[in-house]
Amino acid sequence: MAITTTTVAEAESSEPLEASSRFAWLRAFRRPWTLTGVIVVFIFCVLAVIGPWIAPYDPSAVSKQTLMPPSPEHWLGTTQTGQDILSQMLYGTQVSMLVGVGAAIVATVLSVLVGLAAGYLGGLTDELLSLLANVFLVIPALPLTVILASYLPKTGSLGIILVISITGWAWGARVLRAQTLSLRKRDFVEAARATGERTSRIIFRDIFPNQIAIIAASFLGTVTGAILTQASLAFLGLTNVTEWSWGTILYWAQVSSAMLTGAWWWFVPAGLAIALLGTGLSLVNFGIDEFINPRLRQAGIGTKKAQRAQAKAKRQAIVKRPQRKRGERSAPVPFDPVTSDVILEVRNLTVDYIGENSVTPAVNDVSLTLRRGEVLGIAGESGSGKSTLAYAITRLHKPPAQISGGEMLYTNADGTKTDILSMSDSELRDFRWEELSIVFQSAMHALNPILTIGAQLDDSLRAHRPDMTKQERAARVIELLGLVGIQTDRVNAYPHELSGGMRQRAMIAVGLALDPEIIVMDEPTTALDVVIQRQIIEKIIELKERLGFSVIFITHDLSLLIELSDTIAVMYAGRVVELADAKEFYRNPRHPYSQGLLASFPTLSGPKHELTGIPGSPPDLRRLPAGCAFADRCPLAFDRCTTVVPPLIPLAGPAEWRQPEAACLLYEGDGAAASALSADDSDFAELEDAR
Ligand SMILES: Nc1ncnc2c1ncn2[C@@H]1O[C@H](COP(=O)(O)OP(=O)(O)OP(=O)(O)O)[C@@H](O)[C@H]1O
Repeated sequence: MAITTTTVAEAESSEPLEASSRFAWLRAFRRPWTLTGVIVVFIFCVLAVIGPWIAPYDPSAVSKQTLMPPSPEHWLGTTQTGQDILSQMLYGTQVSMLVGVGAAIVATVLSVLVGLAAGYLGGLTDELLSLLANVFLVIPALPLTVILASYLPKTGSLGIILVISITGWAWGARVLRAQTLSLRKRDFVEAARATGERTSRIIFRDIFPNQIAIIAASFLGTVTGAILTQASLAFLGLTNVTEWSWGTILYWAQVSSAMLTGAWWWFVPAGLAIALLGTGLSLVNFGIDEFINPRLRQAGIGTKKAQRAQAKAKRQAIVKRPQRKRGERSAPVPFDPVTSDVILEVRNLTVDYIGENSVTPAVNDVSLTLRRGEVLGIAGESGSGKSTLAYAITRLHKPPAQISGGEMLYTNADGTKTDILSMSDSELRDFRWEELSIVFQSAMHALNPILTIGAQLDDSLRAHRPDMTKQERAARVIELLGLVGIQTDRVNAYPHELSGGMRQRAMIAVGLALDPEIIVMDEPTTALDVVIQRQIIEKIIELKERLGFSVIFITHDLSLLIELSDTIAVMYAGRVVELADAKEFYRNPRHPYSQGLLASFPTLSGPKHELTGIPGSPPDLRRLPAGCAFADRCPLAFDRCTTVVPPLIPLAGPAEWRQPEAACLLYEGDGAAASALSADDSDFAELEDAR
């Protein structure tokens, strides 16, 4: 059962953001390079409109001041016949921009119509439209343009717009068709179809907006391309050379041998204008892309910079991680909460999502220990930071997530410790899968659809165990499939040929391939039905006991977690609020939030109790309240809870189990608080039976 109150919280707290999001697009212009691009393009647009009015001379008027370099009278000099080059440039800006924008509009409209219709409608429509696009693609564009331009009567800009758009739409159409093909299979499109939406509405409301970045990029690229093509055609004399454009200026400069006579002022301004406008358009393009694709923001900048700085600072102090030799693995020892040594220690880990205007502390000062052979279950409502924590531990977090502080100490085979944050990319590559592997939630997405299960297992062995022979690898693949309970004759099956449960087993086999010490499992069974879920959990427990690895297991399903885990860490609003032995946690949850969570789930068996849930919803992490984040939902909160952030307080518990800890001010001092909703001992006995 999933507890998803975050959406409610988000809905409740989203008003101020909604208001500001209307103007969110303005943020794209805050970046200096985008702003520079916009200013450059804007100046050219203004010049294109007012150029003819502000031109000091008639661009075609001849004078006696021939071939003059720039002077106060003629700012950009004169031509061989004494025409003013500045005036020609101003008139030319209008024509060049008109051709560029006009051709881009026609080509973009054509490519959107053809690409979206072919991709979405499929069948005969797709075949015919794709054939048309392919015909235009195989014809070399430049000769076609030259031929069309020379056969068209010199109709001026309109003819050139037509020529450029006819030769330039096909590539965009192909890209958009490919995108549409992939989008039409997505769930939101299927859902729109299922609700009976009209095809045109699906295309323009669901598919088109998702391609705006590509369309905008293609439009701006076509503007630049069209201006260049027009300049080339004009330069070759294939346009109306009496119509002033940047291209015709270059044409007249060339036929008058301006280069040979050293009259640089004749051709340099037109060349510069083309280059400058092209740069400006590319910068705007980049800005649009960044805005529409939030993932691009800070990609490779924020996080990587922070990680490198952090890694550099720490590497000086920490010895390089000794490699574990193949097969060098201590025999599995059953987990003991008192005697098992620590394999991973997370200290004061903080992970923030860095937004344009906000920082979301998704993991806030979290400290945890994982011991050899232990299953550490992480529980908490949706949005409490579980996945962020898992991804940070594996260092697979992506921008805008940034590890802002803390340490993650891994105990090497020789007993030394290495901070995972201090590992270089290559060290990290060895570390992941060798020592710590990950089983993702969606096996269908994590497995490569075009490789067989056997090939995928073989790939990870080949990458990490170059000394293994082909036969050894094949034997290991079969062994791994056997371990996770997949029949060995399925070794050549593709992921789509396996059931959901089999795929998840295959993912576990990939995770086990290199015999790691730790496996992080992020909701590995969420998408499966309860019967398969149980089989997988049993398999994980069996393998853990046989092979001795430790597990960090994340799930919404608290009943499952209690059953599987040795230790439970409960997260709320990015912090660990309770850490306890699973049995102790079930018997006597200390934190009021844990009590509420347990009361939201049915007991494993025995008498039914009313599922009460937790009133209210988690706070918006961007605007955490002062004091305990749970205070406004807590039935036991008192004044101090709204001002003091409670630390994890060690509590008394059974000596043979891990000492429980709870981040609640009720346990300050003598820890006299009562646990109002704790389960009774009969439930506990049933849990024991179930385990
Ligand atoms: N890319 C992102 N940008 C900004 N904030 C994010 C991003 N991804 C997650 N968050 C925020 O970080 C917080 C923790 O998210 P996380 O996915 O780690 O929670 P979770 O407990 O794993 O939730 P779930 O169980 O639903 O997966 C949430 O408030 C979420 O809104």
